[in-house]
Amino acid sequence: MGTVLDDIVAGVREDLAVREAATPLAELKERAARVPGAIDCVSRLRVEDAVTVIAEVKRSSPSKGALATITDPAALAAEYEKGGATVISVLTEQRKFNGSLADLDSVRAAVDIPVLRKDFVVTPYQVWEARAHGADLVLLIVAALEQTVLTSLVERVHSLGMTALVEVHDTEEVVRAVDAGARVIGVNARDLKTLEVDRGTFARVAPAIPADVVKIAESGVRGPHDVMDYARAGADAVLVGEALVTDDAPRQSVADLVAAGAHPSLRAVRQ
Ligand SMILES: O=C(O)c1ccccc1NCC(=O)[C@H](O)[C@H](O)COP(=O)(O)O
Repeated sequence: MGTVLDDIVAGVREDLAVREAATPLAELKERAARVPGAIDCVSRLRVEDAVTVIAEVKRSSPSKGALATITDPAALAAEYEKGGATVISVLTEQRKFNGSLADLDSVRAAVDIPVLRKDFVVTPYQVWEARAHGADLVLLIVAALEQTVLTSLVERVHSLGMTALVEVHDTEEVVRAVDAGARVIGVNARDLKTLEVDRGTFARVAPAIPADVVKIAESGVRGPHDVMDYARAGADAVLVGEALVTDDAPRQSVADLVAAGAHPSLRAVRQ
């Protein structure tokens, strides 16, 4: 039996085959040429004296099932932006996360800040799709990709002006991410085989990430105290989904996370 990740990727490949049959790559490339250029994300994610916040539009997840209905992803993203989010992450995977490229389109049209296509990207076609739908960043999960494929996808993302957020779970995967040319690495606290969240993962793995690479702590942020813990462990940014989509006041919650990330007590540890 395969892992949860294998299962998700198998479903993604089936859905992808349907889209590829409907929209030839040449047409996607024409669309990509018509959308505004991607926003540079590296300089926005790593700022002096603060941890930045990536706020996620996430309806469901394999670990928790349905989280939030989110009938208007654009409105939610606009609230996140007003709260001070640096990037909006949009889950576009359909089967397990109930997301779509239409969600990406709505969010792209609603905000001025960078947008991340959060999916299980395994082919160049999906990278072109991300660009054609206005994404500035694309998630690439090391555990889902052979090294040559990972390297070529990172190159493809960067060649289209976007930024690859390369996700790792351990120090071996950090080596693979760096070898593949990652400029931004996310350490996911959620084990994609067991779905267990271990907030200590970032502190164990981050020291292996080179100083010039942006470090993102992904998953498991429940509130401001977790942002401060990740900041003390060296995170440049945090990626937050569940805690925001299940909150009645997402704008204020993002603002609280942003304030925690800029707390004066963190200055000494971040120098
Ligand atoms: O969220 C899941 O259950 C999940 C399961 C399998 C693969 C990926 C999964 N989540 C994707 C993410 O990385 C999170 O949505 C993101 O880091 C935010 O996490 P959280 O704040 O804990 O919702």
